[in-house]
Amino acid sequence: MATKDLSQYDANSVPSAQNIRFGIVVAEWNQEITFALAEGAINTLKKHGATDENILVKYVPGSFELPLGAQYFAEMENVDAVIILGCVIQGETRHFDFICQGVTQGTIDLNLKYNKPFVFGVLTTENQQQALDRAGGKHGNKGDEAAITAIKMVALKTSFQ
Ligand SMILES: Nc1c(NC[C@H](O)[C@H](O)[C@H](O)CO)[nH]c(=O)[nH]c1=O
Ligand SMILES: CC(=O)[C@@H](O)COP(=O)(O)O
Repeated sequence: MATKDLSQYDANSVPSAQNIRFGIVVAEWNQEITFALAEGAINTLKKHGATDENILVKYVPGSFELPLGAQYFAEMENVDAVIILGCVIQGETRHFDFICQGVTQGTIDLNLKYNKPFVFGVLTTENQQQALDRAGGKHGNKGDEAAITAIKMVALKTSFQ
């Protein structure tokens, strides 16, 4: 099945991010990948009007810690959305499965607990190449996708107010 280019989107469908405050929590594991995701997210947020002072970036050791790092943003910073960025690459054991399950469920729980967007920007790949392909490679950058998602979800919430 063809993989969508994660960086391709209709720019005209994206609201302004000018007045939106973002938290970005980044896993240090596989930082060659995760730092590229963060760069893509930050560049995309700025492309759509976000200001430097409204983009706060924090780091956690690994993807399993991403939900707690994101919760710290919700509890201690006045942010409109949190972008969660990580990269989990399959190893020899089932550890991959449990990390992916943990960060996935944790992210879902945060969205519903805090009634604001916590965007799942975590790559879960079979190997390093698949991750490189989705962190600025041939399949685009998942950080771009996560940034657009954050902007759109904040705008959606605002539309109900
Ligand atoms: N193998 C990967 C990890 N492992 C570390 C865990 O995320 C966690 O930090 C540890 O289990 C302690 O709680 N993390 C990734 O982000 N990516 C991996 O491929
Ligand atoms: C996905 C991971 O947790 C990574 O550390 C792979 O570890 P392992 O080879 O022990 O499964």
